[in-house]
Amino acid sequence: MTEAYDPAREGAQMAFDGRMSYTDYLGLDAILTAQHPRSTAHDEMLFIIQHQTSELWMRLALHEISAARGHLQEGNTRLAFKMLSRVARIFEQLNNAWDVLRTMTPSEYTEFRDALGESSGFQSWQYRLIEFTVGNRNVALLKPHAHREDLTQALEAELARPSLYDVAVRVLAKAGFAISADILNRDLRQPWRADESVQAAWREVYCDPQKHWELYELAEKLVDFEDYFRRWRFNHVTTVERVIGFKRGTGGTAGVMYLRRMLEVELFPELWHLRTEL
Ligand code: HEM
Ligand SMILES: N[C@@H](CC(=O)c1ccccc1NC=O)C(=O)O
Repeated sequence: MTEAYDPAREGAQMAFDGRMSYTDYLGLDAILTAQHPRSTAHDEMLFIIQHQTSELWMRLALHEISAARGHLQEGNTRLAFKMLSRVARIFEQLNNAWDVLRTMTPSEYTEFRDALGESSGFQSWQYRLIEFTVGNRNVALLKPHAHREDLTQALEAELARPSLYDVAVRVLAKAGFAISADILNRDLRQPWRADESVQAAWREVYCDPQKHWELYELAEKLVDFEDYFRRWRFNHVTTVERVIGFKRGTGGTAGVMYLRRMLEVELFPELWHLRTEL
């Protein structure tokens, strides 16, 4: 009989008293003890982990989007592009994750839905922060966070900064395109309104990509991101219809009808509208 292979013989570290281990570095004790099902339903663990992993990916997305915006503001366009490409891949990851959740049937979800109370993804502050950071701003959506001063402050602080799209449009202005002063001095807390001067600028970029290559690349990175984001919204609403049909949401909205309305949101409207004119 051959003896079991021992990696220690070729130097694998096996003693971790006083040394930082994998579990220590990754803070796994906190993460792996944070699943607290409120029912005895088998699928509640799937539901919890699906959301927790989504929130972790959103944490990274926020880290990348805010850094990309900072680099764009400082003229480090290449670094910003690299980060925006990563954000699109993160959303691809989030999109693929729906395949796991889709294995849960309506009857399996019904077993624990009541245990969720009035909690809902509608109250995901990281999701709202992503929306605010890229440019989809709506002060009405601060309200579910009023009971948490720290979260309200984080969301309010974001509304005071120019969004990723505001910054992209300022880059256009810096490059010499005539952007209306109303846009450049807009109230940052308000939703973005499609603007003719912005569309004309992007149109010019798309009419001669060679001449405006960096701006063209920036525009396509933004469109790419929105493309993945739209797919996330679509996967979500389809999964919701599959699992709860047209029931009202635990968050109090009409459910599928609310989510269908959100499918119409355009993050970077001029970048989509200009295509009809090319
Ligand atoms: C069976 C699975 C799911 C169902 C039945 C479901 C249902 C719903 C419903 C009905 C809403 C509308 C708000 C409400 O009234 O509750 C909503 C919103 C939301 N859900 Fe889910 N959801 C599911 C999975 C997920 C997952 C995996 C995520 C990932 C984090 C998520 C994130 C969100 C977010 C961010 C919103 C707010 C969307 C917005 O305001 O545009 N949901 N969900
Ligand atoms: N809004 C869902 C509940 C739900 O999906 C949910 C509940 C708690 C934490 C996250 C959730 N996910 C997305 O909304 C429903 O109405 O069934």
